[in-house]
Amino acid sequence: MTTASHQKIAIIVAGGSGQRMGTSLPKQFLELAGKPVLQHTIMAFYHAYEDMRVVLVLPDAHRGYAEKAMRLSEHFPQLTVIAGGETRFHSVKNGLATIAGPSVVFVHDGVRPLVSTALINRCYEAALQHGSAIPAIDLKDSIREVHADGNVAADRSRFKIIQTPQTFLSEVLLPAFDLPYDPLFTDEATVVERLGHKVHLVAGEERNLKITRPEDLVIAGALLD
Ligand SMILES: Nc1ccn([C@@H]2O[C@H](COP(=O)(O)OP(=O)(O)OP(=O)(O)O)[C@@H](O)[C@H]2O)c(=O)n1
Ligand SMILES: C[C@](O)(CO)[C@H](O)COP(=O)(O)O
Repeated sequence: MTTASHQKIAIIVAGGSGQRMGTSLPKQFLELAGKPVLQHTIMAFYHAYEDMRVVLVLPDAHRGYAEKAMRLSEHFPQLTVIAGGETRFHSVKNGLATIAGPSVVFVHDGVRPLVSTALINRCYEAALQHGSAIPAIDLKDSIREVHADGNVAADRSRFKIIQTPQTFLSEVLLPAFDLPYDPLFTDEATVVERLGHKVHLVAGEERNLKITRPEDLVIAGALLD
């Protein structure tokens, strides 16, 4: 497999409505250290590689708002904006439809604004070598498996917490997204695995948190201070 000609494409998915955050404006547009969360995320990818192409997936209902409030064409003239879908899987699929030709594809949550250049570089290098790169971190709490009739302790060293950017050669990722949707598809690794591929884990980062609930925005703000 030749990878010299592969272009770099970041699909930043921001098509969700942020139910768990509970704000009327979806969390990706909330302010974090003076800028919308999503603006930090987009900038992280442009900073990582000069030749990065970014595809931004936005909720249809907030596309006009985002383009105006974030002055997208002024700040990011090269950005491609497309509409999101019903679930994260469908939003990713819409983003992937813009890809033509061999690429290294980074799929990243718009609400992980603290992703570092080092992590993006690590994912790129590992995806070139292994076909996929999935950032993972260790659990720091004890865990239990809950059954209908009770619960039992589980060995946490057997599990990892999974982050984004989940990074793949397009030859691996694109065919997987032709599979029919399954609610178990919570990330790209799950979809690719369903097609029979093994995915390669790389070291994620504790600070690459996903802004999900109100306290996550407070923590992200403190980490940026
Ligand atoms: N239909 C969807 C649903 C989610 N996402 C994106 O996937 C990322 C991770 O999802 P999550 O944190 O679950 O965001 P929401 O779906 O917006 O949040 P919630 O589940 O609380 O409603 C977010 O950047 C979100 O915008 C998306 O692009 N399209
Ligand atoms: C892709 C992801 O961020 C990896 O941890 C996560 O699976 C997204 O899950 P959510 O259900 O959309 O919050």
